[in-house]
Amino acid sequence: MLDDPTPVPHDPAQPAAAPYRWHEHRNADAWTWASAVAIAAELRRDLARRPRARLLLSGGTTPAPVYRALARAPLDWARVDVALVDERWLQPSDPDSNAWLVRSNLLRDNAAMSRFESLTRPGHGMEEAVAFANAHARQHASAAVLGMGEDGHTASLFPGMAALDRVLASRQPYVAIDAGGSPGARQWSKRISLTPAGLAFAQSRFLLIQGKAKRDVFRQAMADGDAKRWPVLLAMQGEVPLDVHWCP
Ligand SMILES: O=C1O[C@H](COP(=O)(O)O)[C@@H](O)[C@H](O)[C@H]1O
Repeated sequence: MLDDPTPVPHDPAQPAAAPYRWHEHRNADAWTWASAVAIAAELRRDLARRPRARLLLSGGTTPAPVYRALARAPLDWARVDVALVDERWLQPSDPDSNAWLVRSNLLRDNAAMSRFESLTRPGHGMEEAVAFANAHARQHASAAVLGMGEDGHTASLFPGMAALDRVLASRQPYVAIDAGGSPGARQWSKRISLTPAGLAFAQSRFLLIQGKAKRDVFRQAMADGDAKRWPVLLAMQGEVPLDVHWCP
């Protein structure tokens, strides 16, 4: 349930002043509930002092159980705006879209009352979709929930991507992405992604990862320090610490 014990930060590889906090959970259930509790706490905090809260969510294969747990949190969801960190160039009705994942797993139970902004909509081209997203994105967000691929990508920022320099320097919160040639993007090379400038609007950041391979990738990224090789490091730019929730 949502009052599951708070995880104990623990990672022997973590230096004392690291820009991240490592939360290690014994199994997927503990990981699920602890992550959901932590995200709900950020929303609750904002709902107590602002008219609305804003939640930025990733897609992929990892976060679904956390979203289902979060959907049961007793919050005033009618005052929560839910938006995406990134999207494949797919319509929200496509089961491979990140919008589909969020709709099926978060927009249910108590969270069915929240307001969802998809990044793609029928009849709207890429430029229009990005402009629409940017018109809404320059505002405080309570939390950004990020994932990481085994290639070190986060959001839709892939290592070795052709225009990565331009994306990293962009002042726009969202940009169109062409990740052709990046194996981690799989068949969805056309995408829309939050940029580091967009991520800066989030007052808290969560990275949800599972498995030894992703833990090793994260450690390798930290040891190497090159954000172009390991875009997950971009989640640690700025003042806001990154809360990494991991389980085997
Ligand atoms: O393609 C994407 O991948 C990442 C990581 O996904 P996972 O399947 O390894 O959990 C995800 O965070 C991102 O939103 C998605 O578009």
